[in-house]
Amino acid sequence: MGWNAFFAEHFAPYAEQGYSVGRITLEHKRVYRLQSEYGELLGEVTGKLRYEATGREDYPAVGDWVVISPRAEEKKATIHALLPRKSKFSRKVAGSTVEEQIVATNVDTVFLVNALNNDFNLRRMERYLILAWESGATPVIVLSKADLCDDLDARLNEVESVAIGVPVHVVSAEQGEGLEQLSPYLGVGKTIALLGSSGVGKSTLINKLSGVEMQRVSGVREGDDRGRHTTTHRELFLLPSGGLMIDTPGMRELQLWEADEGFRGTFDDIESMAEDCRFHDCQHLREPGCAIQAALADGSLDQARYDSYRKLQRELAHLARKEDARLQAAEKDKWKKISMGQRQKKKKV
Ligand SMILES: Nc1nc2c(ncn2[C@@H]2O[C@H](COP(=O)(O)OP(=O)(O)OP(=O)(O)O)[C@@H](O)[C@H]2O)c(=O)[nH]1
Ligand SMILES: [Zn+2]
Repeated sequence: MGWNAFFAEHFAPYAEQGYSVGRITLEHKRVYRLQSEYGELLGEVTGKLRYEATGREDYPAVGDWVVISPRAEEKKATIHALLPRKSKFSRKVAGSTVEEQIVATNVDTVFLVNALNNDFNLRRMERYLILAWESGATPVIVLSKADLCDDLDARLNEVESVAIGVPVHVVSAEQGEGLEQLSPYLGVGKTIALLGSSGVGKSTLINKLSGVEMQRVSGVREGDDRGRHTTTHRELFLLPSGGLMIDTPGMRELQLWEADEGFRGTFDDIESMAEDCRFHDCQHLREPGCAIQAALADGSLDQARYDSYRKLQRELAHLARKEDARLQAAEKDKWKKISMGQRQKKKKV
């Protein structure tokens, strides 16, 4: 299931106390399905964990290793704690609420899936890249539906200009082409997450990689009475290769979550260009000696990419301001809880 020395080290003190461990494979309204040495169990977090949680981050997510006490006969478990995460892929919840949504954790490689038909969108790819770099997992771009594309070279050039240094693989899941390029990422104990908008072919790809109908592909989904045919939950499952795959629901609205490093990683070309501006605090507007303006003028920096850089930068700054306000409120709340708890204790005495 992807267990390794990192998790073993952090689990050791719990093992001494007789706890077991499991990995979250599915999350549904704060009930978790997990795999353990006792097989598949349904887990719920302890009241203590809930009480001490200050935000989404403190609750389990798909991919997490959790410390449990199993009740094997009932197929249930109590979740006491989370082991530290090696990587964490987050986005902002949809809508206007400023809240983190953890898409997947402990992921080694993220496949950023983009279809080579009308869905192809470089700006969206930049968003995915920011989140991927920020997560701590390694991004890999998978261009799907190659059979629907008649200008592959042009597309590849465009991708390479926004995804500098990121491996790019072209596949057609439906025709079973190019899939062997993905096997190096799917080795025993490796965790892969798939990200991409609805309809880019993620389920088709998963079916091909798993050799069986693991995830229902659009159009043949059972028990969906709303007539919508999309992946609706996140789930981790084992591939025949020994790799672990996390599928994610379609992400039409992919809102960024905090991403300093992810942003720098994605726009490394622009950030290092800006270091050549004459003024350290250059706004790249009308300052003399501005390297960005010069690069835009001579075409070495694409205007659309620069616009996207500015837009995403503003979006992240806006998010950071809102998140600061939320954290301050949460901190206040926590102290209120603590001082109330102390007052109650005093009363009891
Ligand atoms: N032409 C072509 N069509 C494909 C290919 N892969 C998938 N499709 C089709 O694209 C549609 C969407 O595929 P899915 O695999 O359900 O897409 P998805 O990304 O899982 O979508 P969600 O579940 O909504 O996130 C289906 O009709 C597939 O048959 C491909 O390589 N070539
Ligand atoms: Zn400048």
